Amino acid sequence: MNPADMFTQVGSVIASVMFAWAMFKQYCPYRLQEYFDKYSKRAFTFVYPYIQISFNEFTGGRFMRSEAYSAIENYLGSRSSTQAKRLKADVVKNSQSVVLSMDDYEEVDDEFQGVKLRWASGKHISKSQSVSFYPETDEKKYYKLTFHKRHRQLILGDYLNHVLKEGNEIKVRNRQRKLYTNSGSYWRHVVFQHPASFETLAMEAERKQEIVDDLVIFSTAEDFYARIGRAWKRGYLLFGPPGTGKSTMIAAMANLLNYDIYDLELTAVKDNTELRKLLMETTTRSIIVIEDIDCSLDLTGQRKKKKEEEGERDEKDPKPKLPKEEDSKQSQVTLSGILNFVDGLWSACRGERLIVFTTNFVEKLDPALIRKGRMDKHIELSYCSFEAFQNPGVVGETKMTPAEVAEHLMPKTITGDAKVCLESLIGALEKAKEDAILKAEEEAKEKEKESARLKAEEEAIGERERERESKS
Ligand SMILES: Nc1ncnc2c1ncn2[C@@H]1O[C@H](COP(=O)(O)OP(=O)(O)OP(=O)(O)O)[C@@H](O)[C@H]1O
Ligand SMILES: [Mg+2]
Repeated sequence: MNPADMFTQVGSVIASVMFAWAMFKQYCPYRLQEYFDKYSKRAFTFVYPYIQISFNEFTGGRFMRSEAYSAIENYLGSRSSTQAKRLKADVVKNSQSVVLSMDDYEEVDDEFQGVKLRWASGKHISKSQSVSFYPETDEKKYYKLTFHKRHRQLILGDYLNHVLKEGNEIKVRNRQRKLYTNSGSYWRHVVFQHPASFETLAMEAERKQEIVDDLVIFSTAEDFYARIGRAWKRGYLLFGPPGTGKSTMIAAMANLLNYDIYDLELTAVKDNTELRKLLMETTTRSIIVIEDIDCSLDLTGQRKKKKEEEGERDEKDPKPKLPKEEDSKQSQVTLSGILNFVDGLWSACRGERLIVFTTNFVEKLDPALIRKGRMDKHIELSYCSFEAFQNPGVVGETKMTPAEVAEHLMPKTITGDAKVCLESLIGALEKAKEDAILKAEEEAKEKEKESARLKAEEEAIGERERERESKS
């Protein structure tokens, strides 16, 4: 047979096989296909001497990104940059370095103690059932490890531990801190770059050191928490008037410990179930922040009557954070939901986490929420004090928040003349002091007037009684 005829014949055989296969897929009942798949795979593994392990990106449905998957991704990053032809690039660390990882359907070889193995990346794509012009596809990525079955012990033990350990180390090295915020039931993130640090935070040196020590001890106390059987978590309650540095302190904490921040907006959380889901998705080494907790939720309303609470808020809170309409469509997250999350869920989540609540009015919070053990450390941030200011001459009894001080110290001219700033600050302090004196004088005058009025009233009553007595 000449080669041309042979090619024609082979070609027609291939075409027939493909046609038969397509027919089989099209018309063969689904169950039969499944059986066929199953038994063909079994027959294949019977003669195939290699073991394959898949590491899926998501575990538990779409709930959590698998830690193993991301460790493997990092581990393979450095290897794939020399072997794979198609790579994915991601920019990290202050937008300065590029980290490469392998693209889908690439393969990379690795060697461990003389044993050769192969990693491959892939994805399962399943189309959603909805009828639409743009059907949503659900991608499930995975890494597949292939090795000879005689190395089973070594690979499943030492090698996988080695991969996870090295992958996690690379992750820490390339780590870029993130600021997460919840929109609906998902977290979205941006790169977290905030210049705040404990050095620049105005506060009494002693208290500041105490907080820094507390944080550092917490972050290195894994063994201690394991030994005493407690979840590795710590709660902080930051309270004080607006502009006294609560948010700044959270940023300083994240910078000190190199943690991510999860800024939880409770008003956007529908109910307790959604809250639980969001919290389960938080990663280790993170700070979970709920700002202005007194305004985010009707926490106190669980135990008091709503009306009383409203009245109280109007008189005490000069700057309510939520408009009234928003109150009406408030989320259904309850105090007990929050308490469960602080106590119950923490214990189930592995890894270190800080939870920080901030509030302007600590007395508004339910005592159950802030008792020791839930919020371990209560930190009051207040007006610039003698120590924080280090300038006793002018401060006196004036109440000035660090935010106001910072505003006066901002450069006022292009040349950044420090004298102008200081003069502005001193002027403001003096004015604040004068105002305080005037206010005190006015108050004293009011008091005097009031006591004179009371005295006159008393005298009038006495006079009337004397008259009555003399008449009788
Ligand atoms: N203790 C402080 N040390 C240094 N800067 C501060 C301090 N407190 C406030 N500031 C400055 O004041 C500004 C406002 O502070 P911040 O947002 O931290 O206040 P806050 O207590 O969170 O207020 P709010 O209760 O309104 O949220 C920031 O720009 C910060 O730089
Ligand atoms: Mg704030």
